[in-house]
Amino acid sequence: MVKESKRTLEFVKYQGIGNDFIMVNNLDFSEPIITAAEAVRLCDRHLGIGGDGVIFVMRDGEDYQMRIYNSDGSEPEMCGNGIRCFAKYLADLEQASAPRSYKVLTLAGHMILELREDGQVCVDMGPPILEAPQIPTKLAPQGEVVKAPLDVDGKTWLMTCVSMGNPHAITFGQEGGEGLNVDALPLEQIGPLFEHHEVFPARTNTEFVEVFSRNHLKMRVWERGAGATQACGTGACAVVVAAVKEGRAERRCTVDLPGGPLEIEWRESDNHIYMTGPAKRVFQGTVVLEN
Ligand SMILES: N[C@@H](CCC[C@H](N)C(=O)O)C(=O)O
Repeated sequence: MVKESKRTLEFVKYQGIGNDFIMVNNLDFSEPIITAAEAVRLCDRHLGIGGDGVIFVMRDGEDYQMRIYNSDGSEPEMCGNGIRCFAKYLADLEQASAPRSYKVLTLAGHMILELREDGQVCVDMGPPILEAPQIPTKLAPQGEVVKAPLDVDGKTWLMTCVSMGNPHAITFGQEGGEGLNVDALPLEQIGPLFEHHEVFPARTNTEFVEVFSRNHLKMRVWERGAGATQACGTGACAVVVAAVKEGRAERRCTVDLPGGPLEIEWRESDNHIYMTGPAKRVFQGTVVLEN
């Protein structure tokens, strides 16, 4: 008779405007302590804990490192809502009070996280990447990809591409069309067609944007590796950059997402993007990892 061995994992669940993550204390190890396949099971909303991803809290010398698996097990370079959760996780772990700042290494470089007294987290997300070949798309061989036509679902969409370390394709609508009513979009149907389109060799996150004013945008997102989520922090940053590039908005915007608003500033003085929003602890527990 084979005796089943049961590995368990302690976790804490956090969310940033509804983008939810299973946070794992990985401080004593230099590689994630669970596999991508285990992360997929844990993210399942019926069979696991449920989440848009699993985030590993790791050391980087005196500072910290963030690694993340999407809910499909792929590993993205960066996660904006996740990194605000990361700041809250560290502050809870250290029982530190605000103001407090952290330097965190990601696969997209170092980010500076400021935990503010009002409970919000402001992240210096660094500069956006706008030029091919650094942005992973075949939509333009060189230079910036701004309002490039892309055929999806029998329609021609105008796409602007921005990398925040991870790839984003942003659209404000179709060629010759009106502005978008994002609530009316069949996101589950069209989202995968953008994500897996041949022009995006690394797949893509896709943002559909409605413009309320030059400082107020609304977006829905289809995330690479996670589908339709309540929010995407890197996506909101990329949307403001795209809106500025297309002449639709100013550099400081409130971006409404299904899970709530984020404040985004693309600062002229240093070319960095600053994202401000909340992050909250939801629950903690121990889960059995199947063998
Ligand atoms: N929700 C995140 C982005 C997570 C990674 C993304 N799905 C990708 O694969 O690039 C955010 O808040 O930025």
